Amino acid sequence: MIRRRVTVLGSTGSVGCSTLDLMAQAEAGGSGAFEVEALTGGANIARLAEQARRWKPRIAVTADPARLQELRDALAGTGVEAAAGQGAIVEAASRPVDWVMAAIVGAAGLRSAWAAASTGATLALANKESLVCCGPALIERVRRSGGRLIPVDSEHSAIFQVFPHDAPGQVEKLILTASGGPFRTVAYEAMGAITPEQAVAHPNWSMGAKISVDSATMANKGLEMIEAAYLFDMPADRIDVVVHPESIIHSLVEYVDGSTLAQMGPPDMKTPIACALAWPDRIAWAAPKLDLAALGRLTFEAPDEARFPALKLARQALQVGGSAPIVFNAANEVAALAFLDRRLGFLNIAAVVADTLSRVTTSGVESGSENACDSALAVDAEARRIAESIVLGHAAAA
Ligand SMILES: NC(=O)C1=CN([C@@H]2O[C@H](COP(=O)(O)OP(=O)(O)OC[C@H]3O[C@@H](n4cnc5c(N)ncnc54)[C@H](OP(=O)(O)O)[C@@H]3O)[C@@H](O)[C@H]2O)C=CC1
Ligand SMILES: CC(=O)[C@@H](O)[C@H](O)COP(=O)(O)O
Ligand SMILES: [Mn+2]
Repeated sequence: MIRRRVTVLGSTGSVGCSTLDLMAQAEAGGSGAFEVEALTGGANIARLAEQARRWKPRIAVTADPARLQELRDALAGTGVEAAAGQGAIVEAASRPVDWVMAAIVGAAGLRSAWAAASTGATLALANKESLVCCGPALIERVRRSGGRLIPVDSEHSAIFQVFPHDAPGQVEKLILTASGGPFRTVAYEAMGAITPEQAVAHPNWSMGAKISVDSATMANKGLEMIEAAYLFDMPADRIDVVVHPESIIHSLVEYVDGSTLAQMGPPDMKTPIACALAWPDRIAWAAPKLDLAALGRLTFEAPDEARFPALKLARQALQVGGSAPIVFNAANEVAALAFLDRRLGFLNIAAVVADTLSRVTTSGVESGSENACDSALAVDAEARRIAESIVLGHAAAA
């Protein structure tokens, strides 16, 4: 049985809900026992209050200061403290616990992940954007605090599980699998008319809206390439992407002797979350299991970088280095949200990213320093400002 005192940042989202659901299943099955220090959410006050009533955290925090009274009312009589605002989220993330799930979406999750990274807790990191913005410094901060960073993104969890951590020199290559998203087989000519509803309908995974759009453009795989480079200290030219539409093999590590090790499983985020929660142990829950005979075959193909240019842009940003990945991420966030708001066409998402990368002067980043988070957020703000102006230009031209 594993026992953990935990905080869940972004508890009301897809990964946050899966985390709490997994914890409930583990408790019911007798394989885990959890106390919750803090839960944080954004706009979904009803869900945050329901979670707080169930888990009795010391504190529940909404990102929106204007919703504090609503949260207080919803928590009346529960004994759970209510708080609001980004500062309160960072304070919650700084509290000493065994394990923190960082599952806020976007660069908005960086400050709290950064705060949790200095507590000595195990940092279960779903929020890939914080790694893309601040990877080396964040990893170093966790190491110096005596904590451990465990990736939750399914591909990186897969690599983490088959990576030779004591002998990284044995690795030739990392191979990230990509589902190809909902438009894998759609002709370029038809892609301009893609709607947000079509884009968020991922073929294999049930996820939040932003990451679903990223999967549809394959910017998600670009972010994951950068994430893998930082997590496993691997250069861009030793990270391949292969399209695997079934999402059964979650990624692979190719060794120097020709062996390739893969991690497999049905596409359910509770499995990588369980891995991060119990590592180096394993925790039992009602996990769906693979039935290879029923599956029959697994298929693979090369990614089409002409229809999905975000992949190439991310690789270039990684190769340029310095602040380029932060600019890639910021522009992509702005463009994906503008697409979801129907202010930008699907094909213009990558165009905005390319244009922003060409207009923002990239610089070195203060990796390993106390200022790395502030510096990254300054680059992020500047890139967002430029990306927003490019989005406006597209809207005016439409
Ligand atoms: N979903 C998945 O299967 C996977 C997700 N990831 C990564 O995990 C992270 C979370 O993804 P996902 O769960 O899908 O996202 P969701 O959109 O479902 O959830 C995001 C969470 O962040 C909260 N939130 C949103 N904006 C802010 C803000 N400005 N400040 C503080 N909190 C905020 C939301 O609150 P509220 O909803 O209350 O507004 C919610 O709790 C992302 O980085 C994603 O890339 C990685 C692999 C798989
Ligand atoms: C579940 C998860 O980790 C997502 O990042 C998922 O991988 C998205 O799938 P694709 O980006 O491969 O379509
Ligand atoms: Mn992933």
